[in-house]
Amino acid sequence: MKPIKVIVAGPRGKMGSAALRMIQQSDNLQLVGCIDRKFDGQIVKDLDGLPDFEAKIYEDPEVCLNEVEADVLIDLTTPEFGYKHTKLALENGVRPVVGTTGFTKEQLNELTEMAENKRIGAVIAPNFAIGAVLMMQFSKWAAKHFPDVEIIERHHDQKLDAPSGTAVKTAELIQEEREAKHQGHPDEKETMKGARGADSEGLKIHSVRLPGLVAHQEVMFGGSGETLTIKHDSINRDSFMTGVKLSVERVMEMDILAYGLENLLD
Ligand SMILES: NC(=O)c1ccc[n+]([C@@H]2O[C@H](COP(=O)([O-])OP(=O)(O)OC[C@H]3O[C@@H](n4cnc5c(N)ncnc54)[C@H](O)[C@@H]3O)[C@@H](O)[C@H]2O)c1
Ligand SMILES: O=C(O)C1=N[C@H](C(=O)O)CCC1
Repeated sequence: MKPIKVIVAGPRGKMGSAALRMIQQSDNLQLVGCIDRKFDGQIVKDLDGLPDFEAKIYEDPEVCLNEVEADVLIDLTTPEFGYKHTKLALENGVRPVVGTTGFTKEQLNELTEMAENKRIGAVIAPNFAIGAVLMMQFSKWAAKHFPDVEIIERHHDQKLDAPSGTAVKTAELIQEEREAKHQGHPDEKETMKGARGADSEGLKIHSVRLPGLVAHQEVMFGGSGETLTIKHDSINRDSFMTGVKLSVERVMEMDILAYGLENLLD
């Protein structure tokens, strides 16, 4: 079997470097290039702390996609550049596997349409951890029985987007089961702005950012005389790599964009 040829955008980041280690440990994946905002023309193995790969680094994603023959682009960068890279990959016939969060609904719709028109596989997963996908699915199920729900997501303090992609996706899944519903007292007033969190069709989302955290979420449901809390913790970035690898393998057989890893799981 020929290995799947992969470009990684964001190779020096927390997730990108974990993805490089995952590729190094996989016998069916081959790193063929990297996109970084620095170190144009350098070789991955010559950069401090990165694994022993001969692949070249490109600052210009267009040059990378023109020069390098690749099957898949893994993007783990920032919302602004992640969107640009995903679009460019689709335009160049390279399947994007995107972990970068913070895309708008309009951007997601546009990318979904592009993949469909070009009949090319793509995966955009707000959370690649299997446990997080189960937490979201269990929450969707619970919302059928408990329409009163709030989300508390906690992440490290270097995160750019709030609420997290996982919290946004969880709210969307819950909204497939429940009608929009104002929660709390009808006359409730915030005496300090933001005290009740962000509002998604009445569902409140609270974002905590602190050093020491990785990625955590609690979905709290309240009913008559009882509460139910569904909780997931990623305690390190290896938690995401099973999902990244699975997506790279599965995207090779797909011809549409999947938003969420649950679409790839049995
Ligand atoms: N889907 C998931 O399971 C999951 C898990 C963790 C993080 N994330 C998301 O992945 C993204 C990266 O997270 P992180 O913790 O690794 O962040 P990070 O800040 O550690 O890494 C981001 C990297 O992107 C690079 N970068 C920035 N602009 C770039 C550009 N124009 N071209 C190429 N590279 C560029 C930076 O140099 C940096 O190395 C974030 O959007 C985060 O929310 C998703
Ligand atoms: O570290 C991050 O940033 C993470 N972002 C994702 C999100 O926004 O949901 C998933 C978990 C880690």
